[in-house]
Amino acid sequence: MIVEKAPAKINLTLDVLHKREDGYHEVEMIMTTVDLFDQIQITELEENTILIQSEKRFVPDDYRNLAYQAAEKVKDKFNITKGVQISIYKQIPVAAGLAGGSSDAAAVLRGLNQLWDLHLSQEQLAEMGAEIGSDVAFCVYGGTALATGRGEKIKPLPSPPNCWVVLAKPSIGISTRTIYEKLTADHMNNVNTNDMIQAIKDRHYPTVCQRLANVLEAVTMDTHPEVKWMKYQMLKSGADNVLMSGSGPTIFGLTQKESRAERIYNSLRGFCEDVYVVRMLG
Ligand SMILES: C[C@@](CO)(OP(=O)(O)O)[C@H](O)COP(=O)(O)OP(=O)(O)OC[C@H]1O[C@@H](n2ccc(N)nc2=O)[C@H](O)[C@@H]1O
Ligand SMILES: Nc1ncnc2c1ncn2[C@@H]1O[C@H](COP(=O)(O)OP(=O)(O)O)[C@@H](O)[C@H]1O
Repeated sequence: MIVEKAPAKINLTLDVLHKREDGYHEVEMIMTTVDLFDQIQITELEENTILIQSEKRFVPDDYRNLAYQAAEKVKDKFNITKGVQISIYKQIPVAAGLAGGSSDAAAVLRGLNQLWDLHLSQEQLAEMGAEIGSDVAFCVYGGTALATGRGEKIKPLPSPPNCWVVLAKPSIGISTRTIYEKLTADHMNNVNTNDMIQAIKDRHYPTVCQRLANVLEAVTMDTHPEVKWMKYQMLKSGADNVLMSGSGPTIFGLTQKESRAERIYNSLRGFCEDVYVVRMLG
């Protein structure tokens, strides 16, 4: 049996440059993984099938699961007639802007590479991942990276400065597609990505906080005022800055003090079920 960890990601920046002919949006975003994980267990089966097991509601147990799609891709590409059972122990909230499904798919790609001795490079795994979803390539690498194209072109970056990250997910569902559809030209090209890259390279925490920016945030907040309210609460309880991750609805706040992270956690816990204190993974 192979066991893989699938970490969540947050977007430190997310800019949209323009809408493309193929319907996707050209993006420029800095993502980093945090220590909130799903666990993936992969067991080989003699029968030519893919079984998905997850005890969590809202997680599909068939071809709609991104982990299933990852296994199918590997099997098809290498004509593998053995099967797999994939058990997903979910910690990452679903449809949250934290790339839980994409990270599960990336973990399956890494796991099957090992199980079936395929000797695929990270680049090859990322290329296969990009065919499953825009965020999967990043999840293959993890760490901190600049993602461009529709999100699948990855350039690794150094670790951001040490800090605590408090995540809070309002209990609403967001469709990534709908948020991208509501985006207008006014929202686009509004992020100083280069300054954030420099702040990360300099490990300069105040500038990292100052440069947190996501053009999808205003769109999601317009349709879901709960997200705006939660951001206000997190700022009020002492985070140095707060931003929505991806298309939302999860927001995250940064602080360098553990005691302050605990204070933020405690003050949000009363009205939000999904609150986590985590660290960036690098
Ligand atoms: C917004 C982001 C930011 O990291 O993440 P999440 O909020 O999903 O975590 C990503 O761009 C989401 O990536 P992912 O969720 O993998 O997207 P996909 O499955 O490829 O696409 C879902 C839908 O989003 C829209 N989409 C996605 C990526 C992109 N660059 N342009 C788009 O317009 C398309 O309408 C697409 O049909
Ligand atoms: N392994 C998986 N884990 C969670 N959701 C999944 C998975 N595979 C497919 N999905 C579907 O993808 C949707 C988005 O899930 P997720 O990846 O958690 O969110 P996001 O794209 O916002 O980061 C869910 O609504 C769910 O139906």
